[in-house]
Amino acid sequence: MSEIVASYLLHDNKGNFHKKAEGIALGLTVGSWTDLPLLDQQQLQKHKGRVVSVTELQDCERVNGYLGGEIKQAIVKIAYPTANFSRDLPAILVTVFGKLSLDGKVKLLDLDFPDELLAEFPGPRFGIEGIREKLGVYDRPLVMSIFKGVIGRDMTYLTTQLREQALGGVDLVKDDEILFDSERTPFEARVTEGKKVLNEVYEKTGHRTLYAVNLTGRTFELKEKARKAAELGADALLFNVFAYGLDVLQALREDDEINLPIMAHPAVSGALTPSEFYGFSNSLLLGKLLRLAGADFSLFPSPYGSVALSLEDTTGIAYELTRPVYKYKQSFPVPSAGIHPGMVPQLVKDFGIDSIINAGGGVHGHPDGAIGGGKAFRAAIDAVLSHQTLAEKAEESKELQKALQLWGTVEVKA
Ligand SMILES: CCCC(=O)/C(O)=C/OP(=O)(O)O
Ligand SMILES: [Mg+2]
Repeated sequence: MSEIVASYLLHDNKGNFHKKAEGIALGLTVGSWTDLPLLDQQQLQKHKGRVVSVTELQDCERVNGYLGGEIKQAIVKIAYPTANFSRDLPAILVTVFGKLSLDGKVKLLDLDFPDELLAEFPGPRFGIEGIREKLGVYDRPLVMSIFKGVIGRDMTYLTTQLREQALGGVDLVKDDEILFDSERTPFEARVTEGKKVLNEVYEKTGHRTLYAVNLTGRTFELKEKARKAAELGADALLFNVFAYGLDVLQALREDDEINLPIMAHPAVSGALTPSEFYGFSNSLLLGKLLRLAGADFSLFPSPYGSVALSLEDTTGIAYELTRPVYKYKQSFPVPSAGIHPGMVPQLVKDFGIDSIINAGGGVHGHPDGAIGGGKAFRAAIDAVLSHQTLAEKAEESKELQKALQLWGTVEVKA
């Protein structure tokens, strides 16, 4: 009997975790057990949830202080028969964390899928390898920049900003997640005009930049819009997954008429992950589940910028995006938010070559504008790869020098 195993962080002021775990295993499956007639028990055995393990944690004064009293914590693993649910993420999430998510201090830390269930999910269509092939760049972290201040502007403003970002040498440009379809910068125009600009830059410089256009609008219009974008020659789609749902991401990924890289933005996920006592772990939500549903890129707050996540959380996300799982391609980890060139050595140390360094303000805020900002990031990456310090490299790159003067250098922690 195949099972999906959920790992939870549970809390209880008396530490009755075995009883609590059994209650969850039954409550989220067959409901009750001991008072069932033997025949019912035999019939329902294949649907009964099972407590796999209960590991009580050391008392933690910080947690007790925070919660205002003596509280016990335990990591509890519970197995749910895959016979209980249809092979889709909504059914799985409701099974393992539907009603339970409403039941006080419970955090869903991980889900361990059996291979026969993983086979039902697509994983990334392009993955790290496919994105690198589209760019012809294999030996360094990629750099992505973000449109800024485009809301309310027109296509001339947008295409000018796109050109400058590409001339700065960034590998990708993404719409800001808050740029929605509008008369001034319509979705289809952003695709066609953007393509024109990036082809011009390629002809002029030989540098290829991909543009991830934000796919927005009502859920049941998304597929048609995405197919149209593909028809118009879009490079990639940015998608606010958690405003829609993981299953919508999967539907876009599985549509062969779309056939575009999908960049998952973490917007709204902050309503689901930050608490250490409730919600989802970041590694599960922004790592494992986004990859399984088909994201080629997963953006997440880095440990160093604005809205920062912990190093443990971010390396956990990157691990789930890239570790060998089933037949899935790897998804690109994209540390983001408040990033500037002085952070590049630390980011490369944390996330390695197969990552994308993503910046909006850290590009556009450069004294020489987006062109200078992009060049500063590329110089910083070159420095890391050639084992130079940023200060040494700044002697060769005035753009990097200006960036370091403005934002400083994040000293690499051992
Ligand atoms: C976590 C996503 C980051 C993002 O969407 C964004 O716009 C970042 O902008 P900056 O913080 O780099 O200016
Ligand atoms: Mg943004």
